[in-house]
Amino acid sequence: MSAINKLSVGIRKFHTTASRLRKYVELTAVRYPLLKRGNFSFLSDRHLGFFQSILSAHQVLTDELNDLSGYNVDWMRSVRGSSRLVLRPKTTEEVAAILQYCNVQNIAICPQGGNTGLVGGSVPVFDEVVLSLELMDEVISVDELSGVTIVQAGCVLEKLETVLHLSNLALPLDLGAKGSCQIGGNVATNAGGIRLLRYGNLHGSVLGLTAVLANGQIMDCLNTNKKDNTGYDLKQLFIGSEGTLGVVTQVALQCQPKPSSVQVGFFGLNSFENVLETLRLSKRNLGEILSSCELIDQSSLECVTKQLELRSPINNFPFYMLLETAGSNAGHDAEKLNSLLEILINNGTIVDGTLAVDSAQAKNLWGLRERISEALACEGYVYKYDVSVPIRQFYQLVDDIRIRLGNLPIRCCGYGHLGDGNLHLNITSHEYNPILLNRIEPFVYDWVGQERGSVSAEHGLGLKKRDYMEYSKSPTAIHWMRRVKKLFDPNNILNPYKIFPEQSSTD
Ligand SMILES: O=C(O)CC[C@@H](O)C(=O)O
Ligand SMILES: [Zn+2]
Repeated sequence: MSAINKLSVGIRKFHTTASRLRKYVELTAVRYPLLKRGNFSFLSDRHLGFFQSILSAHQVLTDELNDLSGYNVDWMRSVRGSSRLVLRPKTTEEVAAILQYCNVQNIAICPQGGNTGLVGGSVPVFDEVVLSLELMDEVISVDELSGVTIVQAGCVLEKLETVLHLSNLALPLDLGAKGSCQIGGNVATNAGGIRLLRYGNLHGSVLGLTAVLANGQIMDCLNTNKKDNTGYDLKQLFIGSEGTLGVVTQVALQCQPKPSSVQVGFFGLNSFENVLETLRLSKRNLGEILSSCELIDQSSLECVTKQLELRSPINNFPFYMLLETAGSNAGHDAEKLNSLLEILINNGTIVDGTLAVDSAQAKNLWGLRERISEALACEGYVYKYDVSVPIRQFYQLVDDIRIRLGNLPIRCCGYGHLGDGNLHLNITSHEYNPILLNRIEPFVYDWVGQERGSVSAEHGLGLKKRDYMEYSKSPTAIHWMRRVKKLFDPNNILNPYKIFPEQSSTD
């Protein structure tokens, strides 16, 4: 093993690099010319007067230049709406009063958390009123004994993590955007992240939630029991609904004991067969202390080191893997990892690598993985695919698309949550190029559909992926999803233009 190089740059929060991102932003309605504004009311002085009567001045933002721009543009700076009003309620009751009014007055709403989404789900498309949860950021209760934590939806994930650590608890999810994303947005998008392999997804970790329905009714599903089989589990509908069925205002989470021993290793491998073998043996030998198993290909590592000036301790491998263990007995965990590495190194599966000796090094190694997305956004236009595929075929799609794109001057990166079968395929070109797009799509979606994968593993459908739902859902499933939407939001005021493809006359 080579010794770890001293990595100089720490992890920055997602939003701090926004100024380095390309300046390409135009109104969503211009980018998507076929989109039609729904038949919603326009904002009038009367409407504004109502909102000002129920909220205080700092909760109602209308200054386009100084206040609204950040709420109108997504993190990727590729989707921009033209909302003229941002409402920032502080309580579930205020959310209820807003929705009740909007439903009666036919005003469209775009619920927004930390606005770190990657599919244009959290920004308005036209002039929807933005309902920001950012002032609802309180941690309501933490119970170390049961691990149950109740939190308001606008609480930033990193803040929640810090509070939990004081009680020796840990969140069941973690993601690169944790410095900005909010737990309500995580729940609304069923965010996956880097520890899903260990703790499963939010459908399992969310014990309960409060949601405000489109008509202003407050639906109290704030269950805190681990077991509750009293009929339909309605909260599940809101997890991953992307703000289209209701606005989540409070969440009860099952948290986990904070692991006292964490090990992070970064390894270089010469073939994808060796990557699969490393995953197989890691699962078998590490068992439940395996908390992350991430893949980074050469192109991704080149991008993150170049664009963000990070240093990698090892270079020039076609594949890199980041393995993490999280347990409660440092000696035992180290023994397990070392004996695994001995096998993998002795039989040539892993060629080189490094183990972090402290948390600063672990953080730097994680930066090489977690900041790829940020680095890609510095390169130009990003064609972004977040797919679930059978693990054996994880890298096949990247190979196939490279062959299909031939010698074009592009970067094609494959990385992601290998342990979960979640590939992030990203292709960048200097400028947006529709001819290139036609070479990539629908090829990627057809490929994933044929493998019975998912065209959105963890980022959701939002606006950008809504036309591809049919590659992963049957017509019958889509029909019933539309029925559910109609039932909860008959006037379609909640995040219109998201998730569902535009309805055709035959639907
Ligand atoms: O930008 C992407 O493609 C992935 C973002 C995120 O899900 C990650 O795993 O880093
Ligand atoms: Zn991811």
